[in-house]
Amino acid sequence: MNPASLIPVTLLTGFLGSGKTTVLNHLVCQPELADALVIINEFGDMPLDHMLVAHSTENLVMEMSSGCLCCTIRGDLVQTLRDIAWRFSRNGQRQFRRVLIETTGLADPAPIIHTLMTHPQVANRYRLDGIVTTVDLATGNSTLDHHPEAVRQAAIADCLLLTKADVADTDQHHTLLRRLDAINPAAPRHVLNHGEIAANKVLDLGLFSTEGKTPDVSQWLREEAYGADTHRHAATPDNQNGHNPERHAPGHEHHAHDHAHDVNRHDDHIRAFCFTVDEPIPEEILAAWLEVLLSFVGTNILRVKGILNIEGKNQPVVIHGVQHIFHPPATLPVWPDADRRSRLVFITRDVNRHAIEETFRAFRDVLPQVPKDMS
Ligand SMILES: Nc1nc2c(ncn2[C@@H]2O[C@H](COP(=O)(O)OP(=O)(O)OP(=O)(O)O)[C@@H](O)[C@H]2O)c(=O)[nH]1
Repeated sequence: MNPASLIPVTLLTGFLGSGKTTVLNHLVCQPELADALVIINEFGDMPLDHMLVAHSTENLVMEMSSGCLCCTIRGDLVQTLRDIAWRFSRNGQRQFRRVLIETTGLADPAPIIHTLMTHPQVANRYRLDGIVTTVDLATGNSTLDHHPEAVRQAAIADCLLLTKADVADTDQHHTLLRRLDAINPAAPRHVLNHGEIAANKVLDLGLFSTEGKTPDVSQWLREEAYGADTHRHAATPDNQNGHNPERHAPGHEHHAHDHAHDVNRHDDHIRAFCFTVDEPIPEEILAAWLEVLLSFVGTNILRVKGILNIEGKNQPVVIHGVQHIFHPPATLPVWPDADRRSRLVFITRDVNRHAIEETFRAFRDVLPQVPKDMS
């Protein structure tokens, strides 16, 4: 199936009170989202968020979940996405071209992502375009200290929105940026005031676009951000009032690992790195390695993206996984540049680069010895 023909879904996540609805309010007023279906997923008995969304169009769906958080969210979402084309069609025409889902701040977004990527009735119509995570600059440090789900929300993001710049002090701001350097070095960051963000900054974050543009692999992979001693650039303020710490502390540099590692801090368990393989990889070695890796440590592999040089193929294959679930691999028409190495970027919990390298090496060195009919 051509991924570009699927309806893109943007997931807006972030911890409780981190500013998701405020962001959503700004987004839905912009022309880029005029034909978006907005789904708000709330948990509990008091549906409040939708009342806060100044959404004038009829394309707003309110979901209420109660019971087991992750199971009900998944079930409700499948039903909504499956039925929605009918509910929102007129004269046989679908009324929306993209979907924006605001998740409850309590939830680990992974089950929703898995549903999008794997449920047969969903995955054949929709594709995950991007995960956008709000992080509160004023309270984010303490949230990351106390809530592992907040660390996961930040780690799996394709784009980080740093909210409430007006009430955060410079120290809080810097500390949070340093922590995000380690948790998710590659996701673009935008500093927001009262949720103001241009829609084009949070849309089309995936590799494929509905307009059929050539996939921009380097923008998507951003492997350069995963160096061992990453120096992270500053977040960009998104409006004139945006609070940019670089303006307040010129010359200040923040380093990915300049704090003492503390095993009790949730984010000190998170690793972000790029793994490269120079030679083309035999397909069966790749498949066996990934299968074993994912079955043993899949839940600790929060995010993987990669461009692969598969032995015997002229075209690159891209893979994209969230925890142990992978999108079907996609073949790109051409290599984006002269670099033919396989490159995989990982964001993991308690799995380091060494473990990834060693397991790959073990498979590469051992598997070819196994006669084909035994493997
Ligand atoms: N000072 C300030 N307050 C903000 C900003 N952005 C959001 N808020 C306030 O923060 C509170 C929480 O914002 P919401 O947008 O409701 O956050 P949420 O993540 O949707 O919250 P939940 O749905 O409860 O998880 C609201 O009172 C907002 O007005 C900001 O940039 N500055």
